[in-house]
Amino acid sequence: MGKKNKKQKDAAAAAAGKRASTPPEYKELSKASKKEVMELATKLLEFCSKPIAPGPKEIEDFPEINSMVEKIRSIQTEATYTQPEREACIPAFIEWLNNSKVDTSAIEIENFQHVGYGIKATKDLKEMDPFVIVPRKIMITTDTARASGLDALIAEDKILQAMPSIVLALHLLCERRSTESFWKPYLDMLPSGYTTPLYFSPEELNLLKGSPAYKDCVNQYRNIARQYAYFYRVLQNHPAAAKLPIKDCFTYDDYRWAVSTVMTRQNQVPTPDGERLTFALIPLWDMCNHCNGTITTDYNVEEDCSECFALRDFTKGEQIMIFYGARSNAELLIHSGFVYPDNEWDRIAVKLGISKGDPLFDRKSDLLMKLGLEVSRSFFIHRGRVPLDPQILAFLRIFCMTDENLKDFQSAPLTEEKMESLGDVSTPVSIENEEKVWSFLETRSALLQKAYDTTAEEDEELLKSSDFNENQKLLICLRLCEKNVLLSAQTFARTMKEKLTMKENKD
Ligand SMILES: C[S@@+](CC[C@H](N)C(=O)[O-])C[C@H]1O[C@@H](n2cnc3c(N)ncnc32)[C@H](O)[C@@H]1O
Repeated sequence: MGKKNKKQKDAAAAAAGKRASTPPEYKELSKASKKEVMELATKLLEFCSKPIAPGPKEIEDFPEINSMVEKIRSIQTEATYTQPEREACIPAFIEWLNNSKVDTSAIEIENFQHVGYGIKATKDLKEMDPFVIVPRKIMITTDTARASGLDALIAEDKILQAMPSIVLALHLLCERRSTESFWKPYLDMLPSGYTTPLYFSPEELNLLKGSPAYKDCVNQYRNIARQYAYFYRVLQNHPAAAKLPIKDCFTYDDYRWAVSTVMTRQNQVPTPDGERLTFALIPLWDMCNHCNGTITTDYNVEEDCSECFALRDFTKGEQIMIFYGARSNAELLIHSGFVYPDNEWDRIAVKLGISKGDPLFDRKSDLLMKLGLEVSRSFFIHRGRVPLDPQILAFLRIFCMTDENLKDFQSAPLTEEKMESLGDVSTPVSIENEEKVWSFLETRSALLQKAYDTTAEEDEELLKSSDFNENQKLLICLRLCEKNVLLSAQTFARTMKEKLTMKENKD
C-alpha cells in the first residue's frame, strides 16, 4: 500500500475513533488569489447591500449575485474543508457522548436514506418516555463561542452582537479547523452538505416560478452572500480576528455549510442564569428527524440539560422522530432544506390589499385598524379542512363590504365581540358579502395556481421521473404542495358558495 496522505490519515483516525494529530490541511491561497477574493468580496458586499424595493427586483439580481459567488468558490476549491465519512464516525461520537454521561442505551444512529441519518429505538418506548437527555456542558452555544476565542471579535462587531446564529456558525468553523476541539467527534458526525437555498443554482430556483417562496430563497441567498463578504473582510482586516484558525481559510463553501448546519439544527435553550433564551447546537438531539406531532423537547433547568420525550409509542427498530414546530413546507425548505408532503401545518402566503382607488378605502382601513390589520399585507391560506384563519376571513369580509354593509356593521357599537365575529365563519356579515368573499377566494386561488409554469398533475409526473437532482425534486415537491393547498382552498370556497345558493333557494 502506498503512503497515506493527510486526508486519508485523518479519515482513518476518525474511523478508529481517534483524534487526528494535526489540524486538517488546506491549500493556502496564493497572494494573487487572496487579492482576487478580496476584490470580489468587496464587490459582492456592495452589490448585496443595495436596498431593494419589494417586488420583481428581489429576484432579478440573483443570477448576478450567484455568478460573483461562483467566481469566489472557483478560486477557493482547494481551501475548503472536507467532512469525514459519517458512518465511520458514529462509534467515536457515541463514545464521546457516553464519556459525557449521555445515556444512549435506548437508541442507535442509523442512515435512513431519504431523511438522512436519524435515531432508531433499540427498545420499545412509550409516549413521553425520555430518550435523549443532553447536558449543557456538551452543547455549542454563544457562551462557548465567547470562551473559545471569539469574544474579542464579538465585543467589536455589532452584527455578531445582534445575530447569535452567525456567532454559532463562525464558532463551528473555528472548532472544525482545530483538531484539539472538544467537539471533534460531534463535528465529524455533521453532514457534508445541505439542500438549503444556499445550495440552489438560478436554473434550479427557476422551478419555483410563481411561488411566494422564490423570493424568500433569493433573499436568504443574498443575505448570506452579504454576510460572507462582510466577514471575509473582517477576518482579513480586523486585529481581533488575527488569531482565529479560520482567518486564512474562510471559504464561501465553508460559510454556507456552517450557516446551514446552524439553521437546520439549532434550538433555543435558556441561558445559564435563566434570564433569557439563546441558541444552541445540541449534539445527538439534533440527529432527530421531523414528523407531525407536538413539541416534546424541554429544558430541565434544575439538571441543566435538554430533555426529549417520545411523541408517541415507538417499537424497537423504529425511527424516533420529533416535531420541529408548526412550519409551512416553504419554511421547512428555507430553514431546514426539506419538504414534508404530509405536513399538517402547510400553508401558503398570499398578498392581499385594499386598493387606494376603492371609494370606501378610508372606512375599510379604519375597520381593519380596529382589528390590528394593515390595509395591505400577506396572509396565509392553510392546508386542511378550513383553509382560512380568522385574520384572513375578517380581512376578506371587510375587503368585500359595500357601503350598506359598512353602515349596517357600524350601526351598533363595535365591541370586541362584534369585531371578533368578523373572523368567525359561522357569523356572516350578509349573504351578499359572503358570496363575494367565497367568489374572491375561489378566483384568487385558481389564479395563483396558474402563476406556476406547471399544473399539480404535471408536477406529480415530474416527481416520478429520475431526470432531476435532489434540489430540483425538492423545489418541484414544494410547488406541488403549494398548489394542493390552493386547490383545496378553491374547492372549499366553491363548496361554501354552493351552500349559500342552496340556503337561498330553500329560503
Ligand atoms: C436536525 S437534522 C436531523 C438529522 C439529519 N437527518 C442528519 O442526517 O444529520 C435536520 C435535517 O434532517 C433532514 N430531515 C429531517 N426531517 C426530515 C423529513 N421528515 N424529511 C426529509 N428530511 C428530513 C433535513 O435534511 C433536515 O435539515
